[in-house]
Amino acid sequence: ATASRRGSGWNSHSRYRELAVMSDGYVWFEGIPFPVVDCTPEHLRAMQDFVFKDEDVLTVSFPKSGTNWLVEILCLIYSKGDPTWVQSVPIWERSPWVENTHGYQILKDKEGPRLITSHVPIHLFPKSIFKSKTKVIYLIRNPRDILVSGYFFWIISKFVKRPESLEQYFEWFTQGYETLGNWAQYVNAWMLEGQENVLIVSYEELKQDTRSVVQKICRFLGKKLEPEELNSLLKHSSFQVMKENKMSNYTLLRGWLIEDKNGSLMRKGISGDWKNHLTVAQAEVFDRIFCEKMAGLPPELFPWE
Ligand SMILES: Nc1ncnc2c1ncn2[C@@H]1O[C@H](COP(=O)(O)O)[C@@H](OP(=O)(O)O)[C@H]1O
Ligand SMILES: CCc1ccc(OS(=O)(=O)O)cc1
Repeated sequence: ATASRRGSGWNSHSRYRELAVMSDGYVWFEGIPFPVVDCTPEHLRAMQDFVFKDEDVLTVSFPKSGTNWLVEILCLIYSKGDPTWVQSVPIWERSPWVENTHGYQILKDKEGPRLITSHVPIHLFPKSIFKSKTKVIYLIRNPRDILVSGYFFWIISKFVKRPESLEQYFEWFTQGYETLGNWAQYVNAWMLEGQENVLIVSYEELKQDTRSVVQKICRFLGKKLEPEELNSLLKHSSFQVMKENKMSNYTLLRGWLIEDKNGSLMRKGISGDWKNHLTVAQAEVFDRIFCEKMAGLPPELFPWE
């Protein structure tokens, strides 16, 4: 783990720590708070010149939407269900984040089709995406579950402003003072703008019928998997198997970006956990705010509503 992180450019994180302290827990860029993960305002500016290629596949999501699950699925589609790659290379090197300096370096030098991940809002995205035929998979999730997932992840993380309680985090989230800003604005902008070469996938439909959604993704990407390859993909991207895979579960980050010695990305992996954590009053406030903010989009886009 250490060799993989340090040997390839992850050893200068004191600058990020410094930025975190200076900026109250976030890297601020154009008014948007980014997590302090190998990310600087200078890099976010330089990243604007990143050139997307037609054969690239981009995963875009608001943090805690199930991004790493979708990335694991894409890696296994590209390896035709063979788990060797997902078991030997950290997930952030298989599908690097373009907004991270280390990820950017890997991507810049990579030949052939690239898997790319991003949480960057559309208005700050490298403009080359709009000229390329890059296939974009846009992942959405019930924002109530994003809120709960985020709370439990940020309290064990060292790279964002840490909430003191779920009540406090609820206030931040519903007011839009959250990592990557306002969920509704973020989702609205990506959904209204990015039309061509875009497939919208929800965490909820993935949970409900993973096989069918994977088949839909394969059709979108022009990939074909044999039945045994698909079965292997479903096994190796399952919650239980990903939870044990140290190349995917973020345990490589323990002691560095993750505080808790038992901390992991893989918490519960279910839909609707918000019902176990939000009060009735909080749920009502949430409903009011989000109905208002999502009014411009057809409700059938959101399978959880
Ligand atoms: N294979 C899988 N199946 C279901 N959920 C998964 C999963 N892999 C990751 N997740 C869930 O995706 C969320 C993390 O999202 P992201 O990758 O965008 O950071 C976590 O949600 P929970 O905290 O609700 O369990 C995590 O458990
Ligand atoms: C090290 C890879 C990494 C970790 C966390 C990130 O942010 S978020 O949790 O998805 O918001 C990004 C990259």
